[in-house]
Amino acid sequence: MTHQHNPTDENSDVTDVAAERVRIFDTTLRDGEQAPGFSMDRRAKLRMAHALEALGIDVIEAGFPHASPDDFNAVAEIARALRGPTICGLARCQTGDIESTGRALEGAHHSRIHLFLSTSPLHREHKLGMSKQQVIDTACASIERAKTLSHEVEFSAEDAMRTEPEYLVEVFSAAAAAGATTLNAPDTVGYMTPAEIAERFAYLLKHVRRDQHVIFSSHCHDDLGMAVANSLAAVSAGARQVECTINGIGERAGNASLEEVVMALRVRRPLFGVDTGIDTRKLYPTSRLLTQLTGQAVPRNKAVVGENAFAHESGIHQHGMLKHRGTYEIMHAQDVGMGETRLVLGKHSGRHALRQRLQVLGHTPDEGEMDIIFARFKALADKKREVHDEDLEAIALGHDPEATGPWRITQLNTNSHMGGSASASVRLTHDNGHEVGEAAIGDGPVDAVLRAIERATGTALDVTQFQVRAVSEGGDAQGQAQLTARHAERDWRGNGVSTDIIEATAHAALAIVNRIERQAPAPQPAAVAGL
Ligand SMILES: CC(=O)SCCNC(=O)CCNC(=O)[C@H](O)C(C)(C)COP(=O)(O)OP(=O)(O)OC[C@H]1O[C@@H](n2cnc3c(N)ncnc32)[C@H](O)[C@@H]1OP(=O)(O)O
Ligand SMILES: CC(C)C(=O)C(=O)O
Ligand SMILES: [Mg+2]
Repeated sequence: MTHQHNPTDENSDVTDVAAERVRIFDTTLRDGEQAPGFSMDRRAKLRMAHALEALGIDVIEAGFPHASPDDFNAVAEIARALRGPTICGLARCQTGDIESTGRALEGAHHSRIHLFLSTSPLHREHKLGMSKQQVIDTACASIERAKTLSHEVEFSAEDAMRTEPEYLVEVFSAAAAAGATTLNAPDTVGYMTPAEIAERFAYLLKHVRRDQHVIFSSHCHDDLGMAVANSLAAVSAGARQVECTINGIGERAGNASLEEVVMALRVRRPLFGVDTGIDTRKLYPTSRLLTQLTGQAVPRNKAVVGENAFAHESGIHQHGMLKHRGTYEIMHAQDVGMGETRLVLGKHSGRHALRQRLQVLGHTPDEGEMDIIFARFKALADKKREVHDEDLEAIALGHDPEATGPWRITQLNTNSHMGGSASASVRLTHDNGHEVGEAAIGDGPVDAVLRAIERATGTALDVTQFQVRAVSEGGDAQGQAQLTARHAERDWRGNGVSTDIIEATAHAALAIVNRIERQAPAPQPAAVAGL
């Protein structure tokens, strides 16, 4: 396939010509949750299933009903609740599995039993103890039974990619004749390369005897980091269903990441010539929901949905981005539901991005002032990972962004009861020698501490954002509290770190109070001249 790509063409992803459809089969709730640390209960699965339906998934593999009563109920509830996608349940080629999967799917608008049986010599001999013919006979008998219990049947030849290609053709031809309408050739152990997988799919498409409506599916694992590339290679060779998971979760190193497959097909549409039915603006919210439900975050540098996917810190890239977004981005943050591209200021940033940020904050320093601000900014950035707006503001106004005080905490006590209110008392000292103690009650210990600090300092804080996250590991992990509060018609941010998250919150609140006090009354921007 030849393709001319214009890297500056903002419209290279526009879908104006009808193309063949690739079905997206989501197995987050089956293969994804099967990996250690990713288990989801019935309620979590139902929430996730609704999000997957809104995302536009064609087939949701909701679970393995024979695995446990809760998984059976999860699949049954999802089957009853969703009306858009096909709902699928996984089953071994065993009567018990097939029957319970059929029962779990009874309420579905459109159901699919997904049968699997290993076909590779290693699995046949060591795992199943079956001959080639026994595998074919067992698969066909199971497909015939499953057909009577669901609208359609998918058959997966487990470990297909390490199976003799000619034998795989026999298995799939028999499965299609028995009634399977989707033939899945998984790279169960993530062994293949893109060139090999494309060749194998081309071979299967050429030789497997089947009706026209039967489609081939890929299911790639990421053991060598090639799951997405392999899935795309399978599509290039004619696969018309891709099995994948949100955030790429799944057995061992995971499955092909759904968001990466979908965005690759979209961004490089002229190359692949296919469409999916996915509403890509829901990719990021769906990824976030999964991290909340499983407690497993994605790495910052994860493609498409990682925090850095649309963030730039280095000056040369920021300069390019300010001139033309296409210089360093091939997708829009909005297209994956991530809001705006961020230019983060840190030690790698340059003057262009710094000046732009200062302008947003209302400062327009001349060249001489800019030299001083830039030097102070770099010195601060060498010590901090990220320079925030309030730091820049302090620099631009001629204040010391690293200044602490005037208020310091000398004592903090909190008391809370499950289901009841909480109380807090604080003792603070001021650099002017003043010492003050105050107490307050609140909806919880955080609320009580914030109120006590407001009272003690006389500064009202209207908290608009509050986040706590671990910044180290283990039972004695440090927690970082980040607060944003509204005061005098602007937002102020403060951070606090401690092994005690209430104490971290108190430090964050006091950091805001101190900033407000250090900057009031606010001098004019020209104060930079006095740096
Ligand atoms: C590649 C994949 O992702 S496959 C899906 C993997 N997912 C899971 O295993 C999660 C859910 N699994 C479970 O809850 C349990 O394994 C169960 C309930 C399904 C089975 O539990 P048990 O009956 O105790 O069997 P156990 O898991 O220990 O062993 C697997 C058995 O299934 C057999 N088996 C494995 N795959 C298949 C298959 N596709 N078709 C028929 N039998 C199979 C094995 O040969 C073994 O049989 P044996 O008990 O006669 O020796
Ligand atoms: C059950 C099958 C499709 C599977 O998950 C695999 O082979 O990886
Ligand atoms: Mg798998």
